[in-house]
Amino acid sequence: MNGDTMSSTMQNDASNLTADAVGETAHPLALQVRNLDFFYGKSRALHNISLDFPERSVTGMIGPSGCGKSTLLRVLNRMYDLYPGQKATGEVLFDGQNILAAGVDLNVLRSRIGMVFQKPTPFPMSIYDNIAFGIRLHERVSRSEMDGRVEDALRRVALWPEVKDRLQASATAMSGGQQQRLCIARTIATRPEVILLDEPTSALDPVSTARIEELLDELKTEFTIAIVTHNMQQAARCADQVAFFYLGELVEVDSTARMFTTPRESRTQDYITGRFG
Ligand SMILES: Nc1ncnc2c1ncn2[C@@H]1O[C@H](COP(=O)(O)OP(=O)(O)OP(=O)(O)O)[C@@H](O)[C@H]1O
Repeated sequence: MNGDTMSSTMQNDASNLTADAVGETAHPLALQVRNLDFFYGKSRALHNISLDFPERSVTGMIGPSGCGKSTLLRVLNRMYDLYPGQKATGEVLFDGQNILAAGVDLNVLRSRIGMVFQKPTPFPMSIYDNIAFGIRLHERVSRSEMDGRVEDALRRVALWPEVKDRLQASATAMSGGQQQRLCIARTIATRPEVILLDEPTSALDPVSTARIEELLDELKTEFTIAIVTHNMQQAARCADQVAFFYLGELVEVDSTARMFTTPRESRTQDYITGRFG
């Protein structure tokens, strides 16, 4: 079997398993990645990736630096489209539609599939306006409805008690952990279906990290979540299924319990036991 055939066989095995990877009952699929290749210019960063993201569950994406985790995340809401020379081929099915196809409304797509980055990125404006800004981009809402939406988003990330008396204060004066929760609030305020998180706690202290992890547990009752993390314990704590990437390939995907106890591939075993990466 040549390398390509072998890797595509492994990926087919992997994608067959995802239907039951998040529990005994199969979840419907929010996103289906099919035969995805990704190129930075001529350099191929992702190789024939097929991966399902079950609805209302957390998919953890792990693997050593440079294996393509962030690249895949940036494909899922077409963030790469902002950069010339970057190209994805294959399919990403969302609600039956291939979001890689021409003619997809990227503003609508990014409101349905929101993204939170590694470093908190609050806008240089008030706490209130950080939340209201995204809502105003997509909807016309009255002042009182906006007040309710802002409060609701801040409550859901457990920030409301901390900021309710200073909504007009600058968001940039908040702590790093508060800023990251604000960024999550900003993302959920536009009512997306999927939330993509790229190492959302790597710049945070352990207490703020624990709060974000607790928050993910609540958010997954309503949203589909994909999280890139370098932290194996975090993947074990937060994810329902885990996908392991290596050199641009999806090596395997399975339920978190099986992935961390009985991975099928020796490369996965070596990575999760800290032998490389
Ligand atoms: N803008 C870019 N231009 C060219 N190559 C890039 C670019 N961004 C990433 N790459 C390459 O694509 C590959 C995958 O990178 P990516 O950032 O997706 O990996 P990663 O697994 O998220 O890494 P890390 O864990 O370090 O964030 C790497 O070889 C990287 O060097």
